[in-house]
Amino acid sequence: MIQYKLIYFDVRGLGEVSRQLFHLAGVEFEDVKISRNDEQAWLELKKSTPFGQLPILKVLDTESQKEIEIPQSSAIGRYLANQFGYAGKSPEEKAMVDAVIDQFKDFLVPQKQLTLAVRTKKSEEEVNRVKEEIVTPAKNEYFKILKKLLGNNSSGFLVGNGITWGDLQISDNLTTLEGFGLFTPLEEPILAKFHEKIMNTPSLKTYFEQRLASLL
Ligand SMILES: N[C@@H](CCC(=O)N[C@@H](CS)C(=O)NCC(=O)O)C(=O)O
Repeated sequence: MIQYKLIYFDVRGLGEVSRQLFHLAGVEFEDVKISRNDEQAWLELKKSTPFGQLPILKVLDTESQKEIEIPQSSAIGRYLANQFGYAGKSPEEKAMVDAVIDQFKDFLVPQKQLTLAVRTKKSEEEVNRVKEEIVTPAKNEYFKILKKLLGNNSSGFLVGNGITWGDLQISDNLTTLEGFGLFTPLEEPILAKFHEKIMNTPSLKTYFEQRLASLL
């Protein structure tokens, strides 16, 4: 038997897509959430993590007692998506799903500046400057790409005709952008329809409904 333990902070961030993959697949896992406010606990744990950061996924084979620890959110997401059948149905689909993830990671670079400005309680003026000058231009290009993918695919998913971890990642990011006031469903009907579709995925609906509002 395989036992999974996902360790991340008590936020959605880079751990959320892996959590969603477990719920989507109906596979049990231990969802360890390290408090963002408990710096001491994190610094202690940090020493024993493979690359010094979270998330990490521990995979234990209970028969052989062999355990592996996987660092890096995309490596974890890709591993779980492959294990559970949400990585794409062919090598070509898998490559396109990876391209979607890479595009998201590119966008994360400017988006992180906004997250940092908010977390470090910069002035409203500074937060708005980062939003307008850094994040919005990058977001416009990113949205163009997403709309092109959705426009070329009648299934309503970004790649192929079934849900993949690429859909989960982009939908989760739209939730984040909506929170920042950078995604307004009424102004982006194509992306809004996609977001709605993923949020209404039957095996994920309960998880989304029960997810703590604090899991920002
Ligand atoms: N490229 C890594 C980035 C991981 C990362 O930045 N983790 C942050 C949390 S989102 C972290 O562990 N911060 C605490 C630290 O670096 O001490 C990934 O995708 O997993």
